[in-house]
Amino acid sequence: MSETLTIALSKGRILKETLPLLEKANIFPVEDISKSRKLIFDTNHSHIKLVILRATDVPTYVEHGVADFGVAGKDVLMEATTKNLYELLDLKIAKCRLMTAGVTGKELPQRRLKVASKFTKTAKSYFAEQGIQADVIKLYGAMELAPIMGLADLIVDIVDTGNTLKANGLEPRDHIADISTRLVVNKAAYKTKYQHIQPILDMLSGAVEAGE
Ligand SMILES: Nc1ncnc2c1ncn2[C@@H]1O[C@H](COP(=O)(O)OP(=O)(O)OP(=O)(O)O)[C@@H](O)[C@H]1O
Ligand SMILES: O=P(O)(O)OC[C@H]1O[C@H](OP(=O)(O)OP(=O)(O)O)[C@H](O)[C@@H]1O
Repeated sequence: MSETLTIALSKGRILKETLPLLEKANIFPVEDISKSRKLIFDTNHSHIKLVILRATDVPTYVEHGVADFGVAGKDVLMEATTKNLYELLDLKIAKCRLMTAGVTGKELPQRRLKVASKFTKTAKSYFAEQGIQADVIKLYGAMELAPIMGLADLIVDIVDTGNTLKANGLEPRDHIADISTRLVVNKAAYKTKYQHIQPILDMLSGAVEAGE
C-alpha cells in the first residue's frame, strides 16, 4: 500500500485518550509522542502518519486535505466553520457536556443577557434557538471568572464532574450538547482514497467497540 494517509490528532487531553485507542487499532507511533518536540510521527504502518495539532486547527488541516483524517472534540467541530468534512465515527472518548452555567443561586437579570464563552458560534445559535436575546463575549480560557467578575451573566463551557464550576461558586444550568471525540475525514479523500481509508475506519470502529 503506497498512498500515505495522515491522521491529525488534537493534543492535550484528547491525545492522551486517543493513543490507547489507536494502539487497540494496531496503530503505534514509532517514538514516544509525549517525550518528543516533533509534530509529525511515523507509525508501525509505513503509509500512516500522525500529526499533533492544537484541537481547533484539526478541522482546518482536514478541510484543506493536508490531513486525511482528524480527531477532534464535538465542541470544536460544532464551533468550526469548516466544510468538506464527514464525521465518520464517535470515538467515545473525552466525554463531557457543553452547558450554560451561572453564579450559584443567582437569578438572571430581566434584560438582554451577557454570555461569555470560548464557543461563541455555538453559544449564539443556542440562545437564538431558545429565543433568548444575548450578547456573546469571546474568551479564550478561564471562563468561570466571567460571571464572578461581572463580565457576563452566564458562561457556555465544558462540564464533566462539575468540580471546576463548584470550586468557583458556579452551578450548571442548561444542557446544550453531549460532547465526545469524533473521527472526521476530508470528503474528497474519502472518495479518492476510499480503499485505504476504509481499513483504518474498520480498525478504529473495532477498537471503539472493544472499549465499550
Ligand atoms: N473535563 C473534561 N472532561 C472530558 N473531556 C473534556 C474535558 N474538558 C475538555 N474536554 C474535551 O477535550 C477537548 C480538549 O481539552 P483540553 O483540556 O486538552 O484542551 P484545551 O486546554 O481546552 O485546548 P486548547 O489549549 O487548545 O484551548 C475539549 O475540546 C473537549 O472535547
Ligand atoms: O466539570 P469538570 O470535571 O471540572 O471539568 C470541566 C473543566 O475541564 C476543562 O478544563 P481543563 O481541565 O481541560 O482545563 P483548561 O480548559 O484550562 O485547559 C473545561 O474547560 C472545564 O473548565
